[in-house]
Amino acid sequence: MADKEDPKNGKMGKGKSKVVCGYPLSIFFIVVNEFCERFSYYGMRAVLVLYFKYFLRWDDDLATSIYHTFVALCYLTPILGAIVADSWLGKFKTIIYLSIVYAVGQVAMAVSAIHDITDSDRDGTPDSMTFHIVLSMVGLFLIALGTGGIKPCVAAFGGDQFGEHQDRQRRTFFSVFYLCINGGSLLSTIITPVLRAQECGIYSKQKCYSLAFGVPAALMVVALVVFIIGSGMYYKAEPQGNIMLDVCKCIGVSLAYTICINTFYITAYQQWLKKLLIAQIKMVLKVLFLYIPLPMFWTLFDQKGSRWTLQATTMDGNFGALVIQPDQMQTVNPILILTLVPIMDSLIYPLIKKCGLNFTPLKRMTVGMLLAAIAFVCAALVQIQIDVSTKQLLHSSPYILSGQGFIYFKLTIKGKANSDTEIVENQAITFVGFTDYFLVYFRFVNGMKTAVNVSTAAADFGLIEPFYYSNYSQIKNGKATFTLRSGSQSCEYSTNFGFGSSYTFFIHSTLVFGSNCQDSVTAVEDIKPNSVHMALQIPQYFFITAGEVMFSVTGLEFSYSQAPSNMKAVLQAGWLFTVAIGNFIVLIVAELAKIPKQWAEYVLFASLLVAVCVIFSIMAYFYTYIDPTEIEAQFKKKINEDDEDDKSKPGKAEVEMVKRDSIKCHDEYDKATQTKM
Ligand SMILES: CC(C)C[C@H](NC(=O)[C@@H](N)Cc1ccccc1)C(=O)O
Repeated sequence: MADKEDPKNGKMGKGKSKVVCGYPLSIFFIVVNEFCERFSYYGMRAVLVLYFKYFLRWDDDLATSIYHTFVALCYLTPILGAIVADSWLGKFKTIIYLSIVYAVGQVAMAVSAIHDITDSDRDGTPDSMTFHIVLSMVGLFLIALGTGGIKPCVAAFGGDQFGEHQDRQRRTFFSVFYLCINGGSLLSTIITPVLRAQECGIYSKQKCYSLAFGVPAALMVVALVVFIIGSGMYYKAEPQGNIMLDVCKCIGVSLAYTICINTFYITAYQQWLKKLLIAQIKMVLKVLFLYIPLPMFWTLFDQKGSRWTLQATTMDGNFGALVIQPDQMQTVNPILILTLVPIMDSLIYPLIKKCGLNFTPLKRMTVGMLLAAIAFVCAALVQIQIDVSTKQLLHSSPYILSGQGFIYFKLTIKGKANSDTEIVENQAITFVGFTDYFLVYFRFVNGMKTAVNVSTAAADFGLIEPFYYSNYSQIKNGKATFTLRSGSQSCEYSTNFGFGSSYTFFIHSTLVFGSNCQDSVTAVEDIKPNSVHMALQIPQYFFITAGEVMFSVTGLEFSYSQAPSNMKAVLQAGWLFTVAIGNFIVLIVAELAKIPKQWAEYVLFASLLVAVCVIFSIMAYFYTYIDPTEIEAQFKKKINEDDEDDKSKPGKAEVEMVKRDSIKCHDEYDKATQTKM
């Protein structure tokens, strides 16, 4: 496809877009669209599990399964979007239509989270949960269809805006595109949890999930509007037909041959297919073959959201002025992306080039895999640190308490208190999965002959009978002041709760109300506070993100540049399919390999990726980079020459006629096969 750039002033790019600093202006609308769309997607995803758990009242297992199924679906639907774009609607129309589907899905999610809709008795809880569940599932399905469907099209459509000789600009575009993904996701993962924490409602005030879903819905509408505004400037490649469908057509025509077409036309059609189609199929298959080992990278990469977040729940998130939630650690990834992509593009890669090294895309991807493996080794080292500190805790843990002369007490400790814990009958604290990192557990044992009431400024924990103990209660970590009261007399006891800690407070029989009761209460650590700091996770985040920059940003561009013109979106979908497979591997390995030691599981994943990386580097060594546009042009030229040389073969016009006839023939073939059925 010829570039429409004006050779004199260079003001026009491909399509009708103006050129600014060597870049078509049209890509501005595409990157803004991507920013808003990723804000919408990641913003909604950030609060989804909590919506399942606290609004729809699902248990952890159901919430987690539906969440992962949704994410996997989002990376499977790109295939659908790509086929529609490449073979039928074209990328532009596919993006518009599927964005509408996407926005409708987001709105459905926002509406499904309005509790007042079905709260006829106005008690603050929805009366018909079925309505909310059905609407949210429909919403999620539409979102998966929309976000996945447009994903391969937007990236490929952006790439289409560049001319044949704008390789450098196109590479920069893919980097900027990636920056926008991460800028949008970073902002939304910070903002939507804040929106969710607000209280809203008409009849009763509840956590505002409708706002947390409503803002991403609005951003999706903005994404669509921005994309439409740029409409007049885009270069819109016509859908050229999808190779897969063409191959099927080819078989169909061969079968229909006996019914409706003469030998001359079939021979010409086969000539056309043999040369152009088979060359294109070869290009695609070569790249797809190379993709086989890639899911392993995503298997490690996507554990940031699961294993690494769980690891963070056993760590200390106190950063002085800032207290970080375990799931907030994930924002380190987009923050590092925003820093590392410009550094790599403007410093590291040019420096490597200056040293005379040819750092090809496949070499970059190999290094990216190795960096991800290093990240998992770091995660294993951090895990060993955590395990050592937990071991110390188990040895020093007060399983049997005496000493006060009046009570014997036994505790069974099974997990960290900063996790979503279950207090079972034998007073064990059992780990279930984290919900609120800021909450810690405590209870009081009353050694006095009178009943004692325990309260704080915010809550009353009730009356504890003489020589009895209270149930565990939750309180925010940090400093807490308890008021102990007996009749009209009271005193205050202050203490500090570290992250993940749990305490039993023994009220001495010698306590005198009205005086300082600080010395008359003994605090015993049931569970020690987390002692390994969350900052220790930063190296693993650094390596996985550096790996992502080398692997994912490069892979995105590689998938575009190595695809034949009629398979750009399909190869993008193939690339995203590796993400879906990677996610399935996480689910399978988590189920099958029940490795008791978490650090050993991290080492296993790192070793697997190194092994896969060796295989990939061998495959990459034998891969020859191609320029599909040049091959296609040369090939078409050759066909024309052959046709002119050999008068027995059909000319250009005849080939066109063959194509038309083959379509007619398809209809005949369809009719024939339908009547048979
Ligand atoms: C997995 C996708 C192919 C790539 C891309 N994702 C990212 O760029 C992530 N770094 C974004 C992110 C943001 C917040 C928390 C974790 C990850 C995408 O979404 O297109």
